[in-house]
Amino acid sequence: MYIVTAKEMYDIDHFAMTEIGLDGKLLMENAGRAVADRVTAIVKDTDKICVLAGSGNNGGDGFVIARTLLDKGYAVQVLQVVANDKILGDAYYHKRLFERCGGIISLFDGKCTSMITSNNVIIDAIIGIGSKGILREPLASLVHYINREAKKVISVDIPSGLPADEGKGEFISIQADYTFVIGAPKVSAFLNHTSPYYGKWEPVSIGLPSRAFKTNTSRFVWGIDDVRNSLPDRKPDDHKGEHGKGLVIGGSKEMPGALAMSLKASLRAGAGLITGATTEGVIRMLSANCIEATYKELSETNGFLDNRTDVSLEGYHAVAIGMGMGRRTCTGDLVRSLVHTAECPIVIDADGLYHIKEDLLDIENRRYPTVITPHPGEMAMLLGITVNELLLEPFRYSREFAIKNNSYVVLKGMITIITSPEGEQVVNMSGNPGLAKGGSGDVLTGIILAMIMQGQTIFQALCNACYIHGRSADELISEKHSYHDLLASDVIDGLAKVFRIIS
Ligand SMILES: NC(=O)C1=CN([C@@H]2O[C@H](COP(=O)(O)OP(=O)(O)OC[C@H]3O[C@@H](n4cnc5c(N)ncnc54)[C@H](OP(=O)(O)O)[C@@H]3O)[C@@H](O)[C@H]2O)[C@@H](O)CC1
Ligand SMILES: Nc1ncnc2c1ncn2[C@@H]1O[C@H](COP(=O)(O)OP(=O)(O)O)[C@@H](O)[C@H]1O
Ligand SMILES: [K+]
Repeated sequence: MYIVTAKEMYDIDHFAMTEIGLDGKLLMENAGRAVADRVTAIVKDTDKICVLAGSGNNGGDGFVIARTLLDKGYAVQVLQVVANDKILGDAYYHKRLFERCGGIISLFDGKCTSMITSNNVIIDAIIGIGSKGILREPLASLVHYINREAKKVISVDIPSGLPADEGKGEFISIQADYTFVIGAPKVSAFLNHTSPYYGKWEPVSIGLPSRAFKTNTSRFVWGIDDVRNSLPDRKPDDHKGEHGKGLVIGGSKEMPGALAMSLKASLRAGAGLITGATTEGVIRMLSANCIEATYKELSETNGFLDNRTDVSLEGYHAVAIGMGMGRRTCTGDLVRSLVHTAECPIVIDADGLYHIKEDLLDIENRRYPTVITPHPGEMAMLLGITVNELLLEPFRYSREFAIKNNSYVVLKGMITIITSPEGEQVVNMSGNPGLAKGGSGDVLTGIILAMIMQGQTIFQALCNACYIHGRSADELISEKHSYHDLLASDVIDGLAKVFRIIS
């Protein structure tokens, strides 16, 4: 499933019409019919439906929806929210078809009308991706009224007034219960501050060719089919060396468990051999608990790793660093020296990110892949901006950082955005609020480390790891756990089921 900006969607429409020859009226017919089909699945036969139609093509979709529902026998009427002379082109054509089929159109008189309250379903086709700036009057008041009074609101393509793109914090928008997005979801469906306005959303297909999407966008949602297509099988004659020897560096006297989570998760996710490199005290605590891992003792100052041991990375296929190591200066020296010398992929997480903040040039200059896995607080710290600024434009900030610093960025959150150094972006939607707990990120880092060593591309490895991590939490919630009680260690146990589902 592709994710588009408003401009990309217009380019895709344009491509479909000019390069392929699809007619705009036909696309509008397809859009309206596809939405009407979905609407019939969520309304009752006895529901009274009011379609609000605006001036652009979104309003045009509204006329097709109204005609299709009328033909199916629903009690439906249209409230046209703009003057007659504003309905032009393809939208006018479909308005005429609706009228000729016996459809009734009322004109919005600027007052908040009883049609909003006397119908139990409102279909919002006021404005789509053509929305510019903040909604003007009288539509702004109408939208406030709908949000207050309407019983069930179904938006067409996007809740009216909501920006399609990132970077816009001020708007007046319909609060939808459902949104049927046309062709592909828009970027705002994936942002913390705009996604709630969509209610439940799903895409409807209107016959736009996949070539049109491939040519015009490089952003998409990673799904189970993508995992199945890219995750290498384990062969009958495999030996452990073929699944990678990974090193996990982290832990301190204050946070020993973080390392344990990463080690266990990495082993459960298929790593061949995993070594935990940490302080003597942490090894003592973990070794009986995580017996499949091997351990390497590093030097320490008062229970925190320092840079006095000469850590050899020879023979390791990938390294993960940072979890539970704390923010002491002596530990930072260790991180920076390993980032500088590691001749293999390195995954930097948690406090490791804090230590590299001032040395991003070292990351940029690395000849081997670098992966950073920040949550929004860590990403904002690396960028020197606030979390609010970041979350307003997470796609842009991730992309700029990844390209500038020649690194893979896994920006974690309710949805996770994975960006390659070339700027390709994928969204992972698996996972749930049960993961909003200490340790979830350490588990993800362990899975990432394992995936990187399994023979996929680094980008595929990151996408697969995020999907599998979130899916484990989703499976656990659907079975025996709740958002409240789910623990990071449960997510490790849940991997067994996810791998069975995938294979
Ligand atoms: N082939 C295709 O293209 C297909 C497109 N499809 C559909 O078309 C939709 C995009 O259509 P679109 O480009 O016509 O824009 P749309 O969202 O209807 O709004 C434009 C109108 O809004 C108005 N307006 C804007 N800002 C405003 C404000 N702040 N406050 C008040 N009014 C404001 C603006 O008025 P103006 O400012 O010009 O006076 C203009 O008249 C898309 O979301 C999808 O549903 C599908 O049918 C599939 C095929
Ligand atoms: N509400 C949520 N929905 C989906 N995934 C979530 C949610 N909250 C957190 N996660 C996931 O849980 C993990 C948390 O990582 P992080 O914040 O680094 O945790 P920690 O540092 O405590 O280990 C990330 O993979 C994130 O995407
Ligand atoms: K709309």
